[in-house]
Amino acid sequence: MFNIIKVNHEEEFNETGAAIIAGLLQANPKAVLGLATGSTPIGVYKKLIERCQKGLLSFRQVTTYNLDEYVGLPKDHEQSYHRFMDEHLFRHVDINPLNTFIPDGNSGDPDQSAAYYNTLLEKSPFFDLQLLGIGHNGHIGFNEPGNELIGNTHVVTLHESTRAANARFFASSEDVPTHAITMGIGAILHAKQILLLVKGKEKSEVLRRAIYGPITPQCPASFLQVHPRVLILTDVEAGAFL
Ligand SMILES: O=P(O)(O)OC[C@H]1O[C@](O)(CO)[C@@H](O)[C@@H]1O
Repeated sequence: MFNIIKVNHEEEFNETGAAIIAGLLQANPKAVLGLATGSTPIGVYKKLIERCQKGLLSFRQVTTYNLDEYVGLPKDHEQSYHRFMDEHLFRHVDINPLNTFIPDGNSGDPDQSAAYYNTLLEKSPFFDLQLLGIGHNGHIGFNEPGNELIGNTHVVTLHESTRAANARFFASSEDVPTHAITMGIGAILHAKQILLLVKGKEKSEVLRRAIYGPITPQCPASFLQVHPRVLILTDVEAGAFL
């Protein structure tokens, strides 16, 4: 079931997203969070950092699991999601690095890394909150549209449209990895609560499909319709139809 908050501008978007996460951490300082990368959550992370640096919030006892990671990028590569999380959140807050988990895309054996990540998730308590963005093609994590979806963490071949969308972050489009490791749809739907962040008019159509379209692996985000507690934070552009 969806609850929707539609905001008018970027500042309000980031402040609202951060307030939701901060509220959860204040109520439960030992919360387990599923975290997302991509451009959408960056401003929300910034607001969380500000709160933490003002002493209003602590990540000391928080545990985090990231959704996904590219295959074949060293952890310190500019575009790896390890580096992203370090730069956009972890290094600025008081989180214990031993409590942050991200699939290892650079082990040389991505299938084994995915299997290992599954064992970690199996041992973890249910996530208190899963943060999500959405790809233009309806992917969540890197669960790409197709004829079927996979429940567990697995290796995916990235769609050309996803590689093209993310090419803006790389020196050239050939540098975008062809594969990634992603948490599966099952693990995502296990979270007690999901916060989906969606910004910009180019995401409006896919958001509409996710909310009102048929539940189909052709639009992985449509599976959020079966979750009892999904909060969508959208701006007026993405949520124009709401
Ligand atoms: O927020 P963006 O940059 O549009 O990215 C969309 C989605 O694609 C991913 O980068 C792939 O996992 C997600 O992290 C993100 O939610």
